[in-house]
Amino acid sequence: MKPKLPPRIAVLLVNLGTPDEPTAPAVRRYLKQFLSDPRVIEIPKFLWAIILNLFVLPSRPKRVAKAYASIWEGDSPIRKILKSQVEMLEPRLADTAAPFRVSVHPAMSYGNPGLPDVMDNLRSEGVDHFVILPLFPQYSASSGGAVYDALTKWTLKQRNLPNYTIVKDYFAHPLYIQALADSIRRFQAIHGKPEKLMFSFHGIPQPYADKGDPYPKRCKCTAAQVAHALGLTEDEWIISFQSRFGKQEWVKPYTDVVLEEWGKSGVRSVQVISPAFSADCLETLEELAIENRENFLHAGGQEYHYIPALNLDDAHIDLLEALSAPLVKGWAGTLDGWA
Ligand SMILES: C=CC1=C(C)c2cc3[nH]c(cc4nc(cc5[nH]c(cc1n2)c(C)c5CCC(=O)O)C(CCC(=O)O)=C4C)c(C)c3C=C
Ligand SMILES: [Fe+2]
Ligand SMILES: [Fe+2]
Repeated sequence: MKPKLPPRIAVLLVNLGTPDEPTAPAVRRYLKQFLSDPRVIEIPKFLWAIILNLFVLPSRPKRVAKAYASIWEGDSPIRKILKSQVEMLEPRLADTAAPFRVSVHPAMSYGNPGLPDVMDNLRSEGVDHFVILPLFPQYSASSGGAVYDALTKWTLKQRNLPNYTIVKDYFAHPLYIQALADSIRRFQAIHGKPEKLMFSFHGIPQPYADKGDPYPKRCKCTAAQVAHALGLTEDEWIISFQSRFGKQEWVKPYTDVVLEEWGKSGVRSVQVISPAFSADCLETLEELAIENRENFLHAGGQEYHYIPALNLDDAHIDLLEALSAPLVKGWAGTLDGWA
């Protein structure tokens, strides 16, 4: 009999998703999948299907495709960065569970590479142990919750289930706070200190928070810890929320409104960081770095800088390693090698 290969452990880095190309048909496909998820849109299914198909999908993709085209780098930045994060993390984990083989893979909740396809492929290659790390530092039902759902839906179709562990989030992990504080310090060593530092998080609708989504509290905790690490006083920083979609009220204060008020009231210089994004994407490269910059300068502001996401910073990969390595080792401890 041929000796068996040692068991494989796969780590999946999961981000939100993105279209395949910056064209209206590709954006329509992506938005249809994303915005049909009841975790993302909590309007009754039938009513939302009408709004989505009659009002959102006929017009929004064309406009959003243009925005994607303005930031596209041969691929969508969020997918490009995710793949590089995977490449940087894999060698760090390769030897953590010898003789078991450890590999790292990209996956996304919507679009490609989709989480169920990634799980299918790895299962067919013999992977029996998964560590799932959603790259949403602050859990929300609409982001991390959707990853739990995708996994659950996938498991419903399997007879021989694998082992898996999922990391809920890491909004106050010391290495995350330190990585953010260090990236701000590095940025300010080049560009100087602004009058105001803005922590602009992707928002969620206010009713989601009212029903118990812990996301806004987690964002406040992250921002307060980073501000404390930097020794900022209360009037030197603010937390705000961006990326509003639809007509309902979202969590406040709104990033664009604050920037406009600041511009009008004589605030001269602003730096904006967006800690909810583990990779730069449409919401940072276009909405923050271009749109909101114009809003602030137009309202009277003088200097506006966007501080990049943690992306491929070594300190970020250290954090991803610290989050995943103990879980990889944990699985290795439960295996009996070649059996
Ligand atoms: C009700 C709608 C939305 C909720 C709730 C929501 C939560 C949420 N989203 C992210 C992260 C990302 N969102 C991105 C884009 C994006 N988000 C929404 C809507 C909601 N998001 C839309 C419609 C879009 C697409 C662009 C548009 O049409 O305006 C992205 C960028 C993806 C990319 O391709 O670059 C990210 C990342 C989080 C973390 C979150 C909950 C906290
Ligand atoms: Fe979003
Ligand atoms: Fe946006």
